[in-house]
Amino acid sequence: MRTSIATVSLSGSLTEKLTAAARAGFDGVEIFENDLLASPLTPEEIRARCADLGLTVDLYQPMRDIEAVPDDVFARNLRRARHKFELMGRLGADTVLVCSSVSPQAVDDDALAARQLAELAELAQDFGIRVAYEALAWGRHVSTYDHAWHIVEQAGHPALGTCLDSFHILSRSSDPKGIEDIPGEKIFFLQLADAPLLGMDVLQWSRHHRCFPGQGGFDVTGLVRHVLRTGYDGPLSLEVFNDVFRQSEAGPTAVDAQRSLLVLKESVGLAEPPAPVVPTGVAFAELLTPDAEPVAAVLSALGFARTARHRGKPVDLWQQGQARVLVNTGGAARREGVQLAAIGLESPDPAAAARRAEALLAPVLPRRRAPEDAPLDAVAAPDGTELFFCGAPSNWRGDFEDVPHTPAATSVTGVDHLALTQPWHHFDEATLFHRSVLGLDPQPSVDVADPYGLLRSRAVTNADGSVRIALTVGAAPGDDTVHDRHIALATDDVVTAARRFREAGGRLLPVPANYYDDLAARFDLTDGELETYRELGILYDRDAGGAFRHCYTRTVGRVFFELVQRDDGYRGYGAPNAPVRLAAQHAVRAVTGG
Ligand SMILES: O=C(O)c1ccc(O)c(O)c1
Ligand SMILES: [Mg+2]
Repeated sequence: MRTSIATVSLSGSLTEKLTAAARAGFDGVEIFENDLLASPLTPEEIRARCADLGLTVDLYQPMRDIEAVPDDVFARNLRRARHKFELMGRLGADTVLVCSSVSPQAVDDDALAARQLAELAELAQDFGIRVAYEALAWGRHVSTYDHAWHIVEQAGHPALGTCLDSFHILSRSSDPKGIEDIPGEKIFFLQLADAPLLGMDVLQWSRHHRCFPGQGGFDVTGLVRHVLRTGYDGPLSLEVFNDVFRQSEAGPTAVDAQRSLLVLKESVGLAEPPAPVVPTGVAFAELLTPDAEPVAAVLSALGFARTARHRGKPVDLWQQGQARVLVNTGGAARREGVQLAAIGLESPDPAAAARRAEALLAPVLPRRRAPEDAPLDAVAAPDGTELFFCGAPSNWRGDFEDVPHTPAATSVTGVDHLALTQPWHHFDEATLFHRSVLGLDPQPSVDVADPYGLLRSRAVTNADGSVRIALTVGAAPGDDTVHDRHIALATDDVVTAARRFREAGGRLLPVPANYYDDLAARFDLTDGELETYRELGILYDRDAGGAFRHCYTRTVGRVFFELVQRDDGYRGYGAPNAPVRLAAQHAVRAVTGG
């Protein structure tokens, strides 16, 4: 099935939008009138540009406030329409979208609406144009898809059909099953958008918060299934009004959009990319740093031992229990200091995992980073983090030569989770990527107050919790508070682990006394427990499944570590404690300037 995208979904000039859409593999575009009005190109030049890029102009839109008006007003509307039909001829567009009227002049009279739309369609037909009538969720008298369809049916004109838009249908909680009552050939166009489930004015919701299918809370897949049962064979077209996408680079947004359609097609049986291969564990986390020393100091205080060195590169393997951290001082280390730049995921079938990632448009990285390396399948996540799919440890461990070491302490058993902060405009994209490409399940999104902003955080996990990735983003482009990433290490005894760390010269993040007063009020902790937590800066949370105890190291560069003692049944990540942790990190930064 052909794919299309509305120019309003992408940022930039019309030329930039068209280029991005074509590069991301779309077959066509919906041209938004504003994009055309603001373009220095003539309609003929836009048509030629689209043709050069291999794009068809699938829709011109929107035409507003046409129907159900007094005759004199309608005469003027027809005059306006004639101009637009002439323009569409020059542009090479053969379908126009007419949104249901929001005009105070419109009357609640379906027969009049039908008669005038038929008249409009008659004029359109002379130009070889079809009219697709769409119910805006906030239309004055027509706000549901079935109402719009009944008017189209009543009009009975061959050049008049309906346009279905998943946002308008699902935001009004209309039952999409009724779509199957519309003959497929009368559905002239299908626009797809998802949105988070928000309780707000529907116009504002639509104009600011739409997102690509799979990124919000609507069952877009279910709706598309109903549409396909009608025999509809027009394009699947994305029409997404979104404040973030309007500000982000068009190229990556278009790829994100195309990925969402690929996943949607897969879910309705229109595409069969290689099946997801869910990772079964974290093989390693890789830190890039210009200088190994500060990282080595923290790792050894945490009880890690430097167990091996890469045979060909300045990369050390630090290990404790099943937790492995690679410390890379090679040329790739960027100026920002220590960074969590790559992760290794244990995979039952690394090649198949990489094939799925590639089919879902993740950039595939060279299998060998150096000629002497064992080949490893790797792709880049949207934020640039390198993801290595590791099979048996022998696949990558052989690149490392053991070095003599005293055995590690045993406080840490493995990795509890990795917290990968995202660039501010990547949140929806990151969730969709980790869900669709890696096959991880997104958990509910939580808002976390930071002293200088508000963060959104959403974990993606595999079924047994052996892979947990927390994706976090600041609320605004300028919010620089959350670029630090962290590695959360699992321990069976956070008190002992924290003590050992401190005794070995490690510095824990100090937590204010007020926090512990509140903890005493909220939880019935045993004697001495609270004092121990207070002394070490251990934070505490509890849910129906059990308790969560955790503390943090000071930050080195852009990375810090968390020690986590998680009861088996506890599902979360200590989100209620995050504001205190963030404030404490700001306080340290204010003193150290780091
Ligand atoms: O927000 C709007 O006005 C608008 C315009 C055209 C559409 O197709 C739509 O779904 C919404
Ligand atoms: Mg629409």
